[in-house]
Amino acid sequence: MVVPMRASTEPAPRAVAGAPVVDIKGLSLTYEAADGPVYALSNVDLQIAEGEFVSFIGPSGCGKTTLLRVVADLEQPSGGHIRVNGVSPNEARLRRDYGFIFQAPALYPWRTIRRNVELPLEIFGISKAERRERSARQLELVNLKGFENKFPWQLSGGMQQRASIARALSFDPKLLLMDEPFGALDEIVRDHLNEQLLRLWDKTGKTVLFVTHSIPEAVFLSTKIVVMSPRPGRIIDIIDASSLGRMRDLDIRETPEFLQIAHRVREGLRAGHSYDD
Ligand SMILES: Nc1ncnc2c1ncn2[C@@H]1O[C@H](COP(=O)(O)OP(=O)(O)OP(=O)(O)O)[C@@H](O)[C@H]1O
Repeated sequence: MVVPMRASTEPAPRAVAGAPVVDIKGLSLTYEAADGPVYALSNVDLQIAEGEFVSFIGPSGCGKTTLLRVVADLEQPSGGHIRVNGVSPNEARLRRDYGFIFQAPALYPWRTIRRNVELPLEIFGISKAERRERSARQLELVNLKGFENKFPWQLSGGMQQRASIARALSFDPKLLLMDEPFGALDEIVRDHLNEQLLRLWDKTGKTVLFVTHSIPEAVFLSTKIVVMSPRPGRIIDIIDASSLGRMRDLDIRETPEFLQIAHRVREGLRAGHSYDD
């Protein structure tokens, strides 16, 4: 799926230096469902600085996807404030400030990998030469050079997800919003993609917001881990994992420091759970 964006080629104004890329204060969101209101988010405060890798973890239905969708201007909050790169989510969307990556790669089977990656650029009338140049660059970044002319069904699930990351990068957005992108993949593929994603993040300096159910994945990837409570989603703990360094290999998961952070995430999840129901 491609998030609608404006065709403007004007450079986006820079956010104020030092200001958070995502600034959320007192945010709440209630869905009006047919059988009554669903309180999805309550009083969420969060600041994310440029270049951070932030994971969101919490029980099913706690509002992780909802929070990402608010940042992406796909849901409107019921209360509170949110700024993305110093502007409203709507303005950020129109400026193409972010790319969204979903759990399913959602590639069009009748288009080659290159033409899938180029689709958002095509929609906005970017010239063929520029499309080629950008898609080649992004596909190289996700290690899919040489697969440009394949169709999605000729690629493994992990490769398809890498293609969808390349597509989200096609406009070179500042922010990557990733909603359980590797949730459907087996553990070995997932480990590999986690390493690749970390390298990509390091190389590009993007700010990443990443939803996951996996504690090891959250700790391995993140500079910051946001632990959320069951519905209505609130932030229980924000854990700084930057002490693990920027570039990590999978062996780090055996270290006492890693295990200590994972333990704190687990404790937060446990504390947030109500065992009364
Ligand atoms: N459009 C909607 N209308 C009504 N309720 C909704 C809507 N979208 C989500 N919800 C409800 O809001 C709550 C939060 O949903 P959300 O998808 O954000 O949770 P989540 O933490 O991402 O869950 P999961 O980990 O299972 O993906 C859930 O109870 C969900 O059923």
